[in-house]
Amino acid sequence: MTSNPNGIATHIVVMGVSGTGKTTLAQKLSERLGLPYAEADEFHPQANIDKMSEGVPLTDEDRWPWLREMRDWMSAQAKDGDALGSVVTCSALKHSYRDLLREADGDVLFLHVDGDPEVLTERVSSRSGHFMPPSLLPSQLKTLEPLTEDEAGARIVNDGSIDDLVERALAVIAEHTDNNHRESAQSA
Ligand SMILES: Nc1ncnc2c1ncn2[C@@H]1O[C@H](COP(=O)(O)OP(=O)(O)OP(=O)(O)O)[C@@H](O)[C@H]1O
Ligand SMILES: O=C(O)[C@H](O)[C@@H](O)[C@H](O)[C@H](O)CO
Repeated sequence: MTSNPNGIATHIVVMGVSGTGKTTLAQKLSERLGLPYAEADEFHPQANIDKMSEGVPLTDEDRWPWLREMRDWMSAQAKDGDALGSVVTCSALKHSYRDLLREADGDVLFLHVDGDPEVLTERVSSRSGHFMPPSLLPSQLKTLEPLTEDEAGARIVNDGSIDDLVERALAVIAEHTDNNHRESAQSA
């Protein structure tokens, strides 16, 4: 379902600010689609985690090496003969960050999970065992550059149940796959 007709891997990048539900959604998509999953937080160097834990927003310089690691992980999945792509959670807040992730081998689709800032603050505040303090949410929202028309992807507002979120995400992925099939058939 997630490979293009020409066998190109599709990477689904679940993006957005902290607390939108990226991890919750990506884990379920990975299960439903049978694709390998990576959480971008696991690719941060300790210095980035320490910085965020202290409530200091990351800079572009902090983020570039981390994004390159993510891109390389995605490319590695595309080279694995059995994997048809991957599911990744990554804030990917800026267009330029997404440009870097798009360098991965394969096709990259972004699902921007969004939500009401008040709800996000509440969810991040009531979550336990996570390094990200709610105080960083305003800077994340300020940095966020929503998807533009030239970017393959869609914005999904996480304002219902998690099951509902998953179904809406699967519909976006199916539409993207269908479009790829159509384009491939036309160019054949
Ligand atoms: N639709 C929903 N209804 C209720 N709670 C939700 C919903 N979606 C997510 N949550 C809860 O909100 C919190 C944040 O979700 P999650 O950790 O998936 O976000 P995230 O975007 O991965 O955050 P971060 O980028 O900071 O890691 C979690 O406690 C999760 O269980
Ligand atoms: O780009 C960033 O500032 C970081 O990736 C953050 O987004 C956090 O890592 C994430 O939100 C916590 O899970």
